[in-house]
Order: sequence, then C-alpha cells, then structure tokens
Amino acid sequence: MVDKIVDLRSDTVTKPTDEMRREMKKAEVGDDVFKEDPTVSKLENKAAEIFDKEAGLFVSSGTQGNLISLLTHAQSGEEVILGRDSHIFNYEVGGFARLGGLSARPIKEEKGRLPLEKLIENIKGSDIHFPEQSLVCLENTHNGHGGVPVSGDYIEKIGQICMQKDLKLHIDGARIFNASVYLEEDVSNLCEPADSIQFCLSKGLSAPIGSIIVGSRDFISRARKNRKIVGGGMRQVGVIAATGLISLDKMIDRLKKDHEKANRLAEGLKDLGFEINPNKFKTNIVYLSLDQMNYSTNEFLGLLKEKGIKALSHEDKIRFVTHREVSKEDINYCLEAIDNLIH
Ligand SMILES: Cc1ncc(COP(=O)(O)O)c(CN[C@H](C(=O)O)[C@H](C)O)c1O
Repeated sequence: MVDKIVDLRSDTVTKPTDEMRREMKKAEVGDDVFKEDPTVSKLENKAAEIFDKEAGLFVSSGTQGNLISLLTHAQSGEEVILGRDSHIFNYEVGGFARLGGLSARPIKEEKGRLPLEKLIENIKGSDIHFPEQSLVCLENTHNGHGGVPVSGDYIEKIGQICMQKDLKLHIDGARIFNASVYLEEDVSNLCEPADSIQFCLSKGLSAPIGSIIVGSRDFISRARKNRKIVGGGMRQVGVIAATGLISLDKMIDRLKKDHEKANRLAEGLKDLGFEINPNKFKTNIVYLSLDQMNYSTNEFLGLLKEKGIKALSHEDKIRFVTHREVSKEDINYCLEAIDNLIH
C-alpha cells in the first residue's frame, strides 16, 4: 500500500480548479450549433485576440483540433509535410489519412524542428509522380523531443518558405503556452506566420476538456463545418468554455512553475548518476534513458508504480511530465524513491 501517488504520466491528468467548477455552474449557455452560446463565443474571441488571428473555434481535444485543421487546409489526395516524430503523425490514429484521404511526407526533426534544407528538398512542386502538397505542420513545444520550445525566428523562416511555395502552415500548439512562457515571447509573435494553430486548454492550463483552433475568419468558418462533419457540433458548451476562460486568464504564467519542477527532476536524476542533460529539458517534459541501468522501461515503470509514481514510456525512454498537481515535494519524493531503487 503506497502512502502517496505522484502522477507524472502527462499534463493531460490535470483536474479543473475549484474556481473552474464554480464558473461552470454559473456559465451563461445557449445552443452553439446555432452560435448562441455566449460563453464559448467569448472564449473563442478571447483566444483569437491573444493570437492576433481573426477567429477561433472550440473543439473537444487537441486531436480533433489538428484533424479539423488538416481537413480544412488540405483536400483528399493531397499531401501534408510534417515531423517524423510529431504527435499528428504518430498518435492521432492516422485520422488525416483515414478521414481526410491525405498522405503524409514525414521529415526527421532535429531538436523539434524540421531542418530547413530538408523541408525545401521535400517540397516537390507539380510533378506527375507526386501528390499535390498543401500544408506544413509544426509542433511547439515538441512532445517527442522532450518538450523543446521552438523559437519564433525559426517559425518565421518556415513561414517564408511556405509563402514562397504556396503552402499553408499549421502549428500543433498543444503546449504553445509552455513555449511562450519559456521563450518569453507572446504567442501572437511566435505564431504570426501560421495559418492555423491548435492549442490545448486541457493540459497545463488545467481545463477539464478542450482545445481551440485560431486562424482567419474564412478558415474558422470552414473548420466549423468540418467540426460538424466529425460530430463535433456542440450545444450548451458554455459550461466547459467557462473553464477555458479561466485557463487563459489565470493559468498561463504559472506554467513556469511546471518548468522549474521538471528542471529540478532532471537535475536530481543527473545527481543520482543517470546519463541525462538537464539543459535539454526546458519546459515540463523530461525523458530518461535507462541505457546504463539493468532495467527495461517496463520493469522500471513497474518499480516506480510500487512507490506510487506514475510515468509513461516513450519509445525506449521513460517520460515524466510535470503539471499543476505535482508539487516540489512530490518531485523530491520521486527522487528519493528512485535513489532507493537504484542504490
Ligand atoms: C503535441 C500534442 N499534440 C496533440 C495532442 C492531442 O491532444 P488530446 O487529443 O489528447 O487533447 C497531444 C496529447 N499528448 C498526450 C500526452 O502527451 O500525454 C498523448 C500522447 O496523446 C500532444 O502532446
């Protein structure tokens, strides 16, 4: 019997705050299929304003937001260029192919970025052998690459290439606010070149459900119809949107604390003798290689679980994700437990 549970599996496990629960009860609602829910409209408009885009659309998840964005940018039979290690390519059930009839041209990322020369090399232009290409997707922060934040300067360069090659640019910004807080750069600057951005309210920002897509008015109008096609038209959604308003108003700046806790964990693991470079992990995700240990990832996860510590494996590594519900004391507890495990 463990006397403590520390859930480091993901920032998706965050629960709504007490204030969110109070605002849910009070939320003014209407039928959003008729665009009559004032609270979700307020949230969508606020998100658009923060990103300096024309409009926003509330969706049920990051996966749905990415899918709808790709369905809206690209037509069946066209090709999307994205990261070999991206969430869209690996963890969204291939929805873009199954439901969108889209093919993917994956490019191996370096530190969460598509190498510019590789991107240019993979833009094929009109050639009888290749599908028409319509879209480039970036991910910021990059989950599979340790939550690395991608700079605005780099996104600017990608935007210029997309402009020159008549390609749209979508950012999977599930954790874009983690990038913004770490880089100390407004999301409006960070995402200026993007035609669409999907960001999660339900991860570090602690809302119980939901993401938002932002983009041009025309794009969002077409995305709204594609959301309906995938069964995403919602009714009195203001009860959830009320939590998203709190996410945007009060839960962004505190992400810095999650980054500090992740850095403490990485530094502590290094002090315990693990081969880990804490400087690689700048936001709320830490990957631990067990190469020099005598445990498989599953064995190690099992030993952690016996101590009440939950984490996930990612390929051959252990992934730890910090969030609001993990305290500094919890991190110290984890380090002590791991110390006892290996020594
Ligand atoms: C970069 C990125 N983009 C999109 C999504 C999808 O968001 P949801 O569909 O879970 O809301 C995720 C979720 N990531 C989850 C996690 O990290 O625990 C799992 C792996 O799906 C993501 O990390």
